[in-house]
Amino acid sequence: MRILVSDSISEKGIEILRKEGGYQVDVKTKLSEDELVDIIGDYHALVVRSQTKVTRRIIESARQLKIIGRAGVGIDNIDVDAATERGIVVVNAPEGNTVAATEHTIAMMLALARNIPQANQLLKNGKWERKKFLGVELRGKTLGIIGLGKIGSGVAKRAKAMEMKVLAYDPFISEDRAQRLGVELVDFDRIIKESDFITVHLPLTKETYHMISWQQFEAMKPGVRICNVARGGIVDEEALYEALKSGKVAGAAIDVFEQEPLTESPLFELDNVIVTPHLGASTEEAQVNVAVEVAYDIIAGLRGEPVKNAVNIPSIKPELLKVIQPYVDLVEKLGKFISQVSEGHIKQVEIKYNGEMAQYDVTSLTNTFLKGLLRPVLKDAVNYVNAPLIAKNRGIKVYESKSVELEDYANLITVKVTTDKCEKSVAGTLFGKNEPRIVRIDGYTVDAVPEGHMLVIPHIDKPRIIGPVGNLIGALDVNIAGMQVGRKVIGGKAVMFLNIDAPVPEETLKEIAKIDGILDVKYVHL
Ligand SMILES: NC(=O)c1ccc[n+]([C@@H]2O[C@H](COP(=O)([O-])OP(=O)(O)OC[C@H]3O[C@@H](n4cnc5c(N)ncnc54)[C@H](O)[C@@H]3O)[C@@H](O)[C@H]2O)c1
Ligand SMILES: O=C(O)[C@H](O)COP(=O)(O)O
Repeated sequence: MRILVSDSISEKGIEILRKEGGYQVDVKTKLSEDELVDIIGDYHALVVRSQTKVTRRIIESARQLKIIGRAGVGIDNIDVDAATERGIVVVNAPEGNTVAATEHTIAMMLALARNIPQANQLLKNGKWERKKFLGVELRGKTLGIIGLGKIGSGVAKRAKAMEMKVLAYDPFISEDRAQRLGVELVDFDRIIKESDFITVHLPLTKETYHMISWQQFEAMKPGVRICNVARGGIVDEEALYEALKSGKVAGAAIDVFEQEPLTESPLFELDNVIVTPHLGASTEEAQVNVAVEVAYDIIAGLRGEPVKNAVNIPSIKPELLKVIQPYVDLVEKLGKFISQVSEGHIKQVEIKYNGEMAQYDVTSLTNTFLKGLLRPVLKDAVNYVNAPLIAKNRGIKVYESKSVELEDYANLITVKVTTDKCEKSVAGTLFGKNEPRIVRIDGYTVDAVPEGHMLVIPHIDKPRIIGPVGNLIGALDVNIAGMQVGRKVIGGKAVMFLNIDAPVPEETLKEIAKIDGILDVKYVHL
């Protein structure tokens, strides 16, 4: 397996990929999109920071790519939708650089308040200038934080220590959490109107693009100072420039830009602007943290093991993994099984978890079930990353439900498929040493091993059914390894489940279907 690292990351991460993963790692930075398109087909994993733009074109040229690792937080440089469609896992390192970005924000705020970069530059140019650089104190000032996530919270804590009044706007954060941070949770307008300093700590999305623009600058307090250590594009650079020029905004500290790298900008010409070239995460510690974190997820992803920080599939914490891991094989088999016994176009699937496992997040199991369901038709084009998306695109409604109530077993997973022609349900559980068993087919109780070649034969419960079926299979010289019959009432409908040692040709299936009392015959291969 080959890994391409296309932005510079800490050697520690590369060492882990080479030594612990045993992979060939090529570090090739500053590649153009065309260059990446040319070489990406040779790689199984790609590691980037924010500089490489992982476009749809690159992703569509990546024949063997299984995982993209972002050694950092922001994934706005990766076309995650394109990756998901192709079944490529995207992972990031969401916490490794939080402190670095938090401290950089505080450093920028202090530097802005006290004109440190400007004074430094002048003195080094031989000018002892004191009058020009009259700063302001942070103590007693109102700081407005937009986005109270990991970095926003870190900034809040430090700002409180500097005796600032902290307001925050984040519709996804609870009042309780804000209170614990000593922060007043307010609406966006209040932040804009009342703050002396405004700092943004949000992802760049359609909603946050130009969230601070002409109208917001207009509504701000005169003399406000702005910090952006999150993402270029959240603050409208053109509107900011005008607000700075007009004096409405007293200063701005900017680490990130709409276009990067950027070496020329009208903003750079203003004395009241201080800038850094996207250095928020650039500490020794943060770079080691993110590279190591992403390296381990890349190894896990390439080995087909659950990853910790997936962006486009549910991440599985180790404690959850212990609970659900044994069921992964079972749900995939249930998916493949029910897909092969159902006829027609699938409209709806239901998956129900009964028992202890209902307490846990089982999304990854549901995705694995969907992968199993779609696999017989779509083969390798479907995996557990793109299965939910493919199901959605095909108009399949997916319902997941959980109940801690026991249904005969400590844990039971029941799947039901509704097509335009039929409705099928199958339930499975684990026996002994985590051995998958199908225990119900369309409501009939069985104890069937979902493995290899199988025949599922609904029939009328009456004599001279099992014998003729056995004869036809025997005539093929195919061994019957196991047989189960499930029935509800004597003489009513029943289902026969056979484990056989080899496939059964279509003609024999037709012969079996002709036996008096046989209602249907399905050959299933897992
Ligand atoms: N400059 C750098 O080098 C650097 C370093 C690290 C992170 N970052 C960037 O900082 C940003 C924040 O990172 P984080 O780790 O704190 O992320 P986070 O996910 O922990 O926090 C983001 C917060 O934004 C909130 N949010 C999302 N949309 C919102 C909206 N429309 N309005 C208000 N709040 C909204 C979320 O609820 C969340 O609490 C990201 O864009 C990340 O890429 C930059
Ligand atoms: O989102 C992030 O993690 C930061 O913006 C850091 O980006 P970088 O890895 O390119 O420094």
